[in-house]
Amino acid sequence: MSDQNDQDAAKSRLSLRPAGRLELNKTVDAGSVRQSFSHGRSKVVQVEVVKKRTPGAAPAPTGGARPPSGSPRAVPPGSKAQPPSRPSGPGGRPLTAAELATRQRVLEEQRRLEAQREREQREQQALMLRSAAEEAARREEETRRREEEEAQARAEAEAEAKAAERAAKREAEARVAPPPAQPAPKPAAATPTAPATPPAPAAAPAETARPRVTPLAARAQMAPLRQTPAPSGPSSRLSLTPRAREGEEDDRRGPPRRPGGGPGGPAGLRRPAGPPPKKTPLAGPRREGRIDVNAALEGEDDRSRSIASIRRARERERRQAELARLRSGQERVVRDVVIPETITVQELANRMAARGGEVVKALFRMGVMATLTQSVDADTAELVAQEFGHRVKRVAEDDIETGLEGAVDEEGEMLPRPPVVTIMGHVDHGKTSLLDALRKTDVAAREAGGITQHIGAYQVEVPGGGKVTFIDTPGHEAFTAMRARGASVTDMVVLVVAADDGVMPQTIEAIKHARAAEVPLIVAVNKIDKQGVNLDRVRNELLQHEIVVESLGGDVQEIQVSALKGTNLDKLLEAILLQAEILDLRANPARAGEGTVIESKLDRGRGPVATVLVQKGTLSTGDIVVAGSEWGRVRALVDDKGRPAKVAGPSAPVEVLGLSGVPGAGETVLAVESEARAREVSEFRQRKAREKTAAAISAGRGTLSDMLARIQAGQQKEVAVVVKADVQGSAEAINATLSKLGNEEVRVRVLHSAVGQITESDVQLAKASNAVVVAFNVRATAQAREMAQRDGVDIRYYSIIYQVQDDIEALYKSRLAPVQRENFIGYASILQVFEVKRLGKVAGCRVTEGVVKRGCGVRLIREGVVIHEGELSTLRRFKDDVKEVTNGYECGMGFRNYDDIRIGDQIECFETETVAAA
Ligand SMILES: Nc1nc2c(ncn2[C@@H]2O[C@H](COP(=O)(O)OP(=O)(O)OP(=O)(O)O)[C@@H](O)[C@H]2O)c(=O)[nH]1
Repeated sequence: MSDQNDQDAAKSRLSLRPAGRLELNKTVDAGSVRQSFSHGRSKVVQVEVVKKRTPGAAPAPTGGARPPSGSPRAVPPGSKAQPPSRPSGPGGRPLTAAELATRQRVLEEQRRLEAQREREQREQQALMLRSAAEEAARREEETRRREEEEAQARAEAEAEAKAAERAAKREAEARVAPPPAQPAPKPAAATPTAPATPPAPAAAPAETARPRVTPLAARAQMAPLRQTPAPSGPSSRLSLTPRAREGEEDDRRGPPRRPGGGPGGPAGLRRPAGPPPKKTPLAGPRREGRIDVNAALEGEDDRSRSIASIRRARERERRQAELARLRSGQERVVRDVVIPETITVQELANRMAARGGEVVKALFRMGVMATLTQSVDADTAELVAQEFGHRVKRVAEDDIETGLEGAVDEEGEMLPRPPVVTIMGHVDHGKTSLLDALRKTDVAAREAGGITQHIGAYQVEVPGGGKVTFIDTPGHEAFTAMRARGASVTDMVVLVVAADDGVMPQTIEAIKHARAAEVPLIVAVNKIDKQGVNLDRVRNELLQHEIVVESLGGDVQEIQVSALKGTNLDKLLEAILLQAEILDLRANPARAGEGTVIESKLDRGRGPVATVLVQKGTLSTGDIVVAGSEWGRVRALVDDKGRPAKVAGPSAPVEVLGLSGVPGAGETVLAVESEARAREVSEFRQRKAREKTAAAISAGRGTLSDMLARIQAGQQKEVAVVVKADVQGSAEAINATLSKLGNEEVRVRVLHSAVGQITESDVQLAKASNAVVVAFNVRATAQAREMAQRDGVDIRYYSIIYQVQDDIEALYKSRLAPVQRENFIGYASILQVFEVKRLGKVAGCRVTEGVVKRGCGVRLIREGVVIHEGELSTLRRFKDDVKEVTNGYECGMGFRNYDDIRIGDQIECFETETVAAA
């Protein structure tokens, strides 16, 4: 009976295992078995063998294992019988068999674990691959969808706005009538709290009304539906697992599933060929789109919210806010946005009256990553402005400066203004002495007891009333450039001519500058206190340069002064005021200030300081000004006497503090309406300056390489110089001095000249162009010094302009190619011609002048014409080779590689030496 039971049990167990599919080792008594089925599916079954064989029992051919009664068995239907794992040993040792069984179980367990690990690894790889592919596809899809949505969103917003308007109108028209039926609820309103039953057909119109948002709505509605057929509790989660596992198995078999499933792919295997099943809420728990396997494994079968969906939500919010604004009657402001060729993001935002962040976001959406301070081009800016719904007005680069100088003053607004005078003249004729003497006449300074400070210009209050502004130009020739500029801001020139010296070169130059600037001259004949001066000589000399003084019947005022003694200074001031009256100098003080930078410097404590001569209007503290390529809000104004001032009217010299940098002397200063405008102009000018510098540097590089070639060829050299000075005037003076140096062989080129200490960029420039850095009353920063030392850049420090000149002159001379100088040493005339073996023709000569030396250079002159130039190879006296033969002696001379010599020819002998270029 028990045998019968055993056989029954064996049969039922054997029936579990399909032939050829069994993976269980025959020796296995217990454990789990993975069975493989068609289409790659697999299944794990538990197998247990709990049997004790009796000794001597013959093994049955198809299994004779007898399980103990009552032991549980996994008996999957369809499985086949398995033969017993092994025959029992004689004597029936239950302990050994148990041990064996345990060991086998352990072994089997290990194999199983290993197989599982492998499977997990493969799954992991498949997952990663699929996730990457899915992510790429998702992004692509999102971008496309976002673009579509943005377009549609705008259309919707407009439609909604119109609908709202219509509704409002209807409401207003028929207030007494019952309110119209509410529009169909938006699909977005369909929340997961929808009933967990199949949706009523009434839900369909809502979806058709908003086809675009169907996926969201459908998901929201389908979520409960999917749960409906699944049993609640843990089994609902488990119900997904086999399917997910199937997917995993699929992944192992083939490439990652493409969205939608390709033909022959796993999706194709699951789904029969033909039209896909219609996606309806009743279609069961089938997922939409792709499944996140992790989520599927964890039972979260709904997709997480995508970034695109968040964006859409935000966009919707924005539209709703806009709609609300429209309903509340607020009109959207459409502005005219002026867009130059480049504009910073912040500035663009300012012009659109939008938040900077919004503009950055808009740019980001367009694929432009820019911060607030970065500039974008006009095309990009235009797109952004259009997206914000503004009208765009494009302007060209040069348009930026249009209208900067303001309107032309009306005649009625003009008031008399003090004349601006420049004193010019030859060196040592007494310009500085005269300026000092005139300064001392200043009533205001005397009253204030203050000391007039040097700011490049000062104003004198004339005892009899009225004011005169003097441009305080230094007197050396090197300052010609400054004077030339001074003449352009000046109303008249006082030409100082020393009575004892008369008209000198720089006097003539000054006359030319005054003429070029079309300003009248007043001649101040100085040093009349000196004994024996001849005024007529001065007048006549002036006449030669078409300056006809009043005493000679001309219209040029002539005042005889003595700066030293202070003679006739009042007369000079009177003459100036008279000339001013003739010129009818007037300006409108009631307009925005406008002037010219006379001098500028970088003050250690006060920052950039510009001495400005106001020419039009009034400059006030707090004004926003553009000074050349710099700009700033005027922090403080300091007058020529060092006193703080609130305002500076026409013809007033004043120090301006608060600029962003040191403007160049001669640059115009303009008060503008806003910071934005100032910044725009300043940026434009700086950009232009940078372009110019870059061009100069590249030109410098080109010239450097050319220069190197020329140096090698011994043709031309160049001394490149970078000038840094404490004040603009000095920088210009050095420029003027240096540009005069050089000759056709070597020239001096000033690459860059500026105010301020030497920075790393200066050293870099000098290094790039093999230049010398000239530091005039300034020093290098520690970093620049270090860099110069490292890169071998020569920085030379000076405090006297003449020294700069001498030094650079010596430098360029040192770079001149050494000169081969020829020194004549003697003449000889040929008396006879001999033929000598091995030497060829030898001339019997007499030295007629100087000396003839062996190896010296010779020229053979026949009838006054040089017919050969070469070297002397032989010099003999009698039969001996000698080093030299002096005048009056006879000698034999042979030429190297030349023997066409005749009686009566002259031989010119010379030596060459290499000397440094002069
Ligand atoms: N006797 C006499 N000497 C004068 C007079 N004015 C100036 N000097 C002298 O002339 C010399 C030159 O005077 P400056 O005022 O330095 O002349 P400058 O034209 O400014 O010279 P630079 O600055 O070198 O161009 C000085 O020694 C003065 O003392 C004057 O009216 N009479």
